[in-house]
Amino acid sequence: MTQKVAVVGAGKIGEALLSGMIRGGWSPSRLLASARRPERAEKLRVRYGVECVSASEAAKAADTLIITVKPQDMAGVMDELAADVPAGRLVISGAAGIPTTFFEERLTAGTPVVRVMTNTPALVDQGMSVLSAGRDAGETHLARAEEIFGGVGKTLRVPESQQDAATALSGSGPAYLFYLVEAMTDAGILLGLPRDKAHELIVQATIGAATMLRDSGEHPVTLRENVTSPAGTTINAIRELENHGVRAALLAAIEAARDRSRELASGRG
Ligand SMILES: NC(=O)C1=CN([C@@H]2O[C@H](COP(=O)(O)OP(=O)(O)OC[C@H]3O[C@@H](n4cnc5c(N)ncnc54)[C@H](OP(=O)(O)O)[C@@H]3O)[C@@H](O)[C@H]2O)C=CC1
Ligand SMILES: O=C(O)[C@@H]1CCC=N1
Repeated sequence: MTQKVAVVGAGKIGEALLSGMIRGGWSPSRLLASARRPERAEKLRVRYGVECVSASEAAKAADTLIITVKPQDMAGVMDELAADVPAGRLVISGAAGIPTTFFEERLTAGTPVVRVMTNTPALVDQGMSVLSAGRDAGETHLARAEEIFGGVGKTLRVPESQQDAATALSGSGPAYLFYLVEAMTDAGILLGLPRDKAHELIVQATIGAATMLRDSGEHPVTLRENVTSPAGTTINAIRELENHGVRAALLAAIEAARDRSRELASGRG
């Protein structure tokens, strides 16, 4: 059982993890947070009752150190804390793009590193966290990461070579879905519906469709075909989606996100 967990870079994702662990029954006394701005640290202290310390103090005290700063800030944070991580402690990176070797090169030889790509639905315990072990991380380290990230949603182990693809699909995925909802709401307005009603209709349709995708055991094609009546309304919309290349646009968009994740690995901020 993990003794003390520190989150360095307690922004959106770091806070989602801290709050999720507390919802899941972790005592705030077992958690540490590190933020860059004092006012951010104060907010976390007040909101969750967690102790806020410097990155280097967090590194010294934690059995498990989770680093959730922006990829562009990762080199600076590692310069700040790498020398303070005692041998054998688990380091978990939540950053897009950055490979486990980046950390292994900077930490004491043999330090286990796990790379995790989660997503913002972790805020409502519906996250999708994709985990990969670095060179010196084994079953116990992956299990410890799953204990933490499993508290805020689902977890899946993948080879690290698939992390950039996972980042593009599930890490960024909620943004594409929010974008679709936003565009569909605009369509409702075009058709004369008030914005609040259009929003309510789309949100419930999204929740219903997502629940069916998860629970029905049916393939998405079958679920779509069940909505698409011969000479009905839906097929007219599907023809327009095909005419406008929406499927091809999604393929290109997600490939572009994967490419950006690869660029972040090579330090191109
Ligand atoms: N947002 C998302 O949907 C997802 C993000 N990620 C990954 O999670 C990471 C964080 O992203 P996100 O939460 O969106 O970003 P945020 O900017 O919200 O959080 C990053 C936090 O790191 C803090 N920080 C920066 N430098 C230091 C330091 N030296 N010591 C302590 N804290 C520091 C920042 O402080 P300050 O606020 O004061 O600048 C900020 O609060 C990224 O690597 C991203 O790739 C992964 C999955 C999804
Ligand atoms: O946009 C980003 O870089 C981060 C990583 C995945 C989701 N948000």
